[in-house]
Amino acid sequence: MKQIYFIINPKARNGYCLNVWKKVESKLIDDNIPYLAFFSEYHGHAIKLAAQIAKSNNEQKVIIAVGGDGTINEVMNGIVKYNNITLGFVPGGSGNDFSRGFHIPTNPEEAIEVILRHMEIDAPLMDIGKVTMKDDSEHYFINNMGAGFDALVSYEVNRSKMKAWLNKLSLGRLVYVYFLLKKLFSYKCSTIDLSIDGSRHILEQTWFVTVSNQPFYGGGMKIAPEAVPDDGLLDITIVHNLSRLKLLLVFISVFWGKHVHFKEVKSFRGKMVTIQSSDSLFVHADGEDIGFTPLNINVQTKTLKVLTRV
Ligand SMILES: Nc1ncnc2c1ncn2[C@@H]1O[C@H](COP(=O)(O)OP(=O)(O)OP(=O)(O)O)[C@@H](O)[C@H]1O
Repeated sequence: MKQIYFIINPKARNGYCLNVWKKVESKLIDDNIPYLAFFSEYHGHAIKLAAQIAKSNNEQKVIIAVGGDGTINEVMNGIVKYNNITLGFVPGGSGNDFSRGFHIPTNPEEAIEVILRHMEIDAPLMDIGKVTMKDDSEHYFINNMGAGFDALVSYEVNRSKMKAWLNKLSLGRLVYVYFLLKKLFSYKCSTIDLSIDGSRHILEQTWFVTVSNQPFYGGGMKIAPEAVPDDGLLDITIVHNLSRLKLLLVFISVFWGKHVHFKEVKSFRGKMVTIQSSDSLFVHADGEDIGFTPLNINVQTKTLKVLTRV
């Protein structure tokens, strides 16, 4: 049996993740399953923990992230250079788009059961996206990345104190709506110069560009309804040339994936994307702030072993 490691974010969903971990832990104890558990102590710590586990020896291991999309993003960034790791996820965060996109149950006991059941069979290889910034630093994403208005909203949310108390009331997602409305009336749209597999698209008055590996985004919005995480392609969505009020209409329709029918929403597919913009835009990867445009994105086809039901 492969050695199982858990990396738990005790702060995910304002500490609720620890309750999730307790449920997982008691299942492991009941079933006599040996494991090692590590807790992330600060932002970025899970990257280091995951890399240390991966490089300690060449044996095949399973690392299971327990937290939200930020936690899985960190663990994935820690293991991406090693080929002896299979990645698993128990949802314990407020967003959990990874579990939606990779068909992992939201219930932690069910999630761990699926993971344990799939552990001894060869996990399927999934695509991931690699973002290369202007200073050549690299960041990987498994769900999506975005530049523009959505990344600004995510930047504000990540720094807000309001998120903690809304999470306590299980209303964590409202904080996104709050900052969306707050920034909506002051945001200045930009001209985007986008290159997708060598084809150039100049898009004026752009609100945001997202590049997706799987359909879900921002805690359940179906931003890229057709995205498939192992097809070797990234799905690109651009929202541009529309009024602030119509943006709200598009925002509501995203929950059902119906935004793609608006003429102001453009969809593309590709393997290599370059984003340049008239203004420097905020950028996120899986909801984590990573810097500003310009940047390049490449799909890394079937790169990561993931315990999933996809
Ligand atoms: N011990 C810690 N103290 C503070 N922050 C931490 C700690 N461990 C991890 N983090 C950070 O917590 C952030 C949020 O993690 P994660 O996304 O998993 O949880 P979340 O509550 O679901 O948040 P989100 O709503 O962004 O999905 C990440 O940026 C991560 O780096």
